[in-house]
Amino acid sequence: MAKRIDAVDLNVYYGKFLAVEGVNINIEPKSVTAFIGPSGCGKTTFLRTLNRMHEVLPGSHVKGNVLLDGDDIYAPGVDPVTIRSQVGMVFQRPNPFPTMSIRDNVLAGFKLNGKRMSKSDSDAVVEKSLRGANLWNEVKDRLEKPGSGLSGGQQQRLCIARTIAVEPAVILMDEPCSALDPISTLAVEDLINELKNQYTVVIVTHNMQQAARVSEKTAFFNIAGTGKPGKLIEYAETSTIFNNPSDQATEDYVSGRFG
Ligand SMILES: Nc1ncnc2c1ncn2[C@@H]1O[C@H](COP(=O)(O)OP(=O)(O)OP(=O)(O)O)[C@@H](O)[C@H]1O
Repeated sequence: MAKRIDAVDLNVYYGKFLAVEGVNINIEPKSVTAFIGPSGCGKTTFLRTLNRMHEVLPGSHVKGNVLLDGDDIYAPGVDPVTIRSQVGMVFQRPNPFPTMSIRDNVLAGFKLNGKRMSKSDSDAVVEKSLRGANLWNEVKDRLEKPGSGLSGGQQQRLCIARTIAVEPAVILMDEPCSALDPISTLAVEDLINELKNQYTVVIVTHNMQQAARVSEKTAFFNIAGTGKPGKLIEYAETSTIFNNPSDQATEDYVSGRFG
């Protein structure tokens, strides 16, 4: 079931370095939200705080709160592994397990969690997830073949199938199309459009046409200069951000004047 995300006064640090400062944002369930902004403004850093992936780097930490349907994911006693199963992530480069079959790639999340399943249950999960990722028809006759034998776009949809197999509430995507050709990009964008019927989707993208095509809301991040923290400058309906932003920096960025 899709969940809402609220970040409240969130600061993100790498050691002592404040990389992102004071983010307040409310992300609605069953919607696609795009994060845009120039390189280094903290889009990826902030995205990774939404499922505690940020903490994987030693010294990295946050101040403030991230609420998943009202529950603070950073509260004492909350297991980051549980959070990551509810808030899945798709990365820039498709990263299927290369030697694993397509089928086992889809089931990888269950295997990592040590969950046992009957053959009929796992068959059902594999079919449902691959259908959900718009990949079933292309791979149904070669489920036992390695995931690395697929095209880049198919591999990325396989990674999305792997993410949705464990039924997350939220899917975070960090430039999911940047390594894909235009046809594969369209296939993944179509899929994103469908995913929002069931999930909360957040996507970091450098491609403004993509943000305009796939998202309902857009958050523009910016940075005042090297060594300064990134900040959320403006967050609104995507059409407003692109056609009638209230901040001059947003206007300059979306019209291609910088970044
Ligand atoms: N592992 C790290 N250790 C220290 N600083 C980091 C680390 N990763 C990123 N940073 C710094 O944090 C700031 C934000 O980086 P981040 O990668 O989140 O920006 P971004 O907006 O996603 O950039 P891009 O669009 O280029 O991917 C930058 O100043 C960057 O140098």
